[in-house]
Amino acid sequence: MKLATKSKQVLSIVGCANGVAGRQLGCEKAANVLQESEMLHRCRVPHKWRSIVQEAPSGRSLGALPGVTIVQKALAEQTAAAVRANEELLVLGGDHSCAIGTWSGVAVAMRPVGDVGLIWVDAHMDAHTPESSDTGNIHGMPVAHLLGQGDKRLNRILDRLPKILPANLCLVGIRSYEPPEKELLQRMGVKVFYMDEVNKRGIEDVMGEARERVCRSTAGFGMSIDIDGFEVSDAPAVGTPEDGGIDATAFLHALPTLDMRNLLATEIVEFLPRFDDDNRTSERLVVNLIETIYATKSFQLATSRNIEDRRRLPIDELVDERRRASN
Ligand SMILES: NC(=[NH2+])NCCC[C@H](N)C(=O)O
Repeated sequence: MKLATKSKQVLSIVGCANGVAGRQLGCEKAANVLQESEMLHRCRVPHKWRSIVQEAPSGRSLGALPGVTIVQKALAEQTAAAVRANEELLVLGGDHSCAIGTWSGVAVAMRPVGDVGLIWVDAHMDAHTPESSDTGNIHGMPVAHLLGQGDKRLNRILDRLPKILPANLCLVGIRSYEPPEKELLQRMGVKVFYMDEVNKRGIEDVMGEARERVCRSTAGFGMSIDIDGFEVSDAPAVGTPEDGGIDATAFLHALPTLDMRNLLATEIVEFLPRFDDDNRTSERLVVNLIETIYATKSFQLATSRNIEDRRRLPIDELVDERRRASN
């Protein structure tokens, strides 16, 4: 039966070995650590590595900008090619500046079909421009650049248009930001689910609303998951930890309640392997996220195809046959 083969798509992983845009170096090691990870090898979701994009360091803080531009363009070309080839795409960072490349590529490849929605799970807003940032660290700036703000080298990758429209973006888990970031997002009308709202409503309810919002007028949605969005004890291996995060177990339980059938790509970032504990808690979380997201998606696709197949009438088969014959 065709539904069995179709739902067994192999996950195509693009690594981004970037770290100079972070506060601490080390995220550039994550892609290689994950490629060698026994836990990932044993993961139930069939996967292959498409490529690992290498860093081009040009300096630290804002000095990293020329290098980040080169690396993010290379990453965007990879993600655009994967989307055009209809691959099931997962990007493993890297510091969060890789979101600029990931979603520029996805958005440009999707232009003929429609806009892309994005759920941004994070402790931080990452909505600085080079002018507003105190640290100059570009991992604190991807949201602003995807919205078309900030430096032209970073917001005109592959084309000159903004990559994500404000109405198609939701931030979840936020608890650390500077005033200019909040002002920018408010001015542009981006929906932010702060951590206190997550605590009040529960992550399942919030993710459900976020999923609904980013799919209202888009051709599909993506998720950019910064593991510092989670409780520090669930993801200790990060460079900018913030207390009071999302309970990772509750998040993993919420995922299967979301309609994932139009998930276009996922990105998991800011894993800094040298800070992981002896149990490899953070590495385990990354693998659990991958497994849960893609097992959910393929299950949902298989069951809805099954239902559609059962609804099909003999007349539909006839129409299909005629169409094939006339081509
Ligand atoms: N992707 C991250 N971990 N971002 C943290 C950003 C922290 C701070 N707001 C800054 O701009 O420097």
